[in-house]
Amino acid sequence: MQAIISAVQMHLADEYTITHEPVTLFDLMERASAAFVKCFRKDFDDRGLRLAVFCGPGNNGGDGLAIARMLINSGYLNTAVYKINFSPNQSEDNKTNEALLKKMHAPVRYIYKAEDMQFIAADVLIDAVLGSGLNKPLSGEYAQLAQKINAINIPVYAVDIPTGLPADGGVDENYNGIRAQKTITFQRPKFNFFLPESLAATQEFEVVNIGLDEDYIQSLPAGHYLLEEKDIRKILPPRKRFSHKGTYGHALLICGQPQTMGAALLCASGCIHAGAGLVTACIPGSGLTALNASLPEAMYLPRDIGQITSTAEDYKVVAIGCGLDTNDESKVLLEKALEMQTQLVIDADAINLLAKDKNLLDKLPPGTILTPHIKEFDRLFGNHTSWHSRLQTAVGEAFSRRLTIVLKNQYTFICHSDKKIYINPTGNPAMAQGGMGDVLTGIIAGLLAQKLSPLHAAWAGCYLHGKAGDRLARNSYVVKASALAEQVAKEMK
Ligand SMILES: NC(=O)C1=CN([C@@H]2O[C@H](COP(=O)(O)OP(=O)(O)OC[C@H]3O[C@@H](n4cnc5c(N)ncnc54)[C@H](OP(=O)(O)O)[C@@H]3O)[C@@H](O)[C@H]2O)[C@@H](O)CC1
Ligand SMILES: [K+]
Repeated sequence: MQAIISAVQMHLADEYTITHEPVTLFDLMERASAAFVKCFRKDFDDRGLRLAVFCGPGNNGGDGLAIARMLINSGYLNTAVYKINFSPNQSEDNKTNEALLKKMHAPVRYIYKAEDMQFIAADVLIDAVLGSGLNKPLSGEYAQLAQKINAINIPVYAVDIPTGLPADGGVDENYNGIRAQKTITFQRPKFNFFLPESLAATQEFEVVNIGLDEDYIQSLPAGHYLLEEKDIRKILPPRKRFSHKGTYGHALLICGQPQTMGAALLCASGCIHAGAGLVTACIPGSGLTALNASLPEAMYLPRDIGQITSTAEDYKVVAIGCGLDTNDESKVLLEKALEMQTQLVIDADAINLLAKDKNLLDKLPPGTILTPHIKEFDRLFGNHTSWHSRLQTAVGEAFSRRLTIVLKNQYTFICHSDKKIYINPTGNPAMAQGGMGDVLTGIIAGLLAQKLSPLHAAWAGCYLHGKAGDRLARNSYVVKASALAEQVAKEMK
């Protein structure tokens, strides 16, 4: 898994690389710029395009100057360079790159005041004004410049980070920086890119490797990690010879109401396809025919509290909440689940019940997994005005209550009692449809039944769920939750 390091740590990584490799900052800037150009050319291969490269005073601007040189050298002859000279500061490598451009007789126009900026006749703009060196919010000339650039209304490609977006620590709700269509970022995605608010700053991002010392980066203490396929492969339980259904655990799913039986069936399907040895659905009797018809592998347990508790020791895991409602009967079911002394996954209406009665929240056994979406999370832990503050709450609650909180989003954040946030990279907007969360709960329960730890079950559950969705979205505008559940078993192979 990749450590998502802060801007300060990224700076340490470039210093470390320079000290331990025969490479200078200028060389690193060359590598970064060449990597940017290679990526840019994949999207824009028409050499006749008119490009405007805006370069600031620091090393981000230095990259911009080198990028302009490389673009001109590779045939983009309509490249205009705008050098932002709002202050006399200029980094050493910025100076070197400016001199190299001038040596080629490339025209460089200077902007001393935002109001000096004339009409820009360009098809694409490259933003190399400010990068990871941003040390305060944009104001004055820089804020005005950003506004003027945004008003041009042509695609903007940002170098490393859009000007005005901090790399970490949250995104201001009144973001006033440059709005990029795409950001080509160096070595690591920046943590703020994973927050929904960053959409104001960049529609998408792509990471390019610039050869910083990976061992050093991975050794840095990071609070955020990005999951990778190899992490998941390592933890999936092998299907061993001589194993049988008892080997892979028994999951009990307390889900559904007569009018929301689909949620229970989807949860059961996720659980079966994630490999649980046995799955019992505790649903209203009116759902039995549908259960037998759609998932003959699943067993049925009536909604009889006596029967549920008498069989408690049979279950490796209990998942509760999908389509459950928050009525009194559901509350009793949740209370019973909390008393069962087994591994729990709490979703949907079971989370809403915890929000209504905080005494129940205090009774969650350590190791419980909660799988809220944003609204359920805020109902439970209070309203938040930003994702940054929501995540801070999630990390604090996960730590103090010894929980794993799977906060669902385009990039799902898995906040664990180790105080770390694990980011799931898989998944896509074609999956934005009812029932997806129910399937995820079932998958996680299925993995817990197979003895994965809560953290590993959350990692693998989220990753496989998103990966199955990504695969299906290749050929489909929208991905159905029931199809996704079936695909999960294939992704695990
Ligand atoms: N990681 C790597 O290995 C590599 C990184 N590389 C590149 O380096 C970039 C980082 O470069 P960097 O550190 O020079 O900072 P950068 O973003 O150019 O800004 C510094 C200037 O901005 C100014 N300034 C800041 N905030 C401001 C504000 N709000 N309003 C106004 N001014 C403000 C600040 O002025 P000061 O406040 O210090 O007076 C200073 O002049 C990085 O994003 C990547 O592109 C690659 O070249 C090579 C490998
Ligand atoms: K930039």
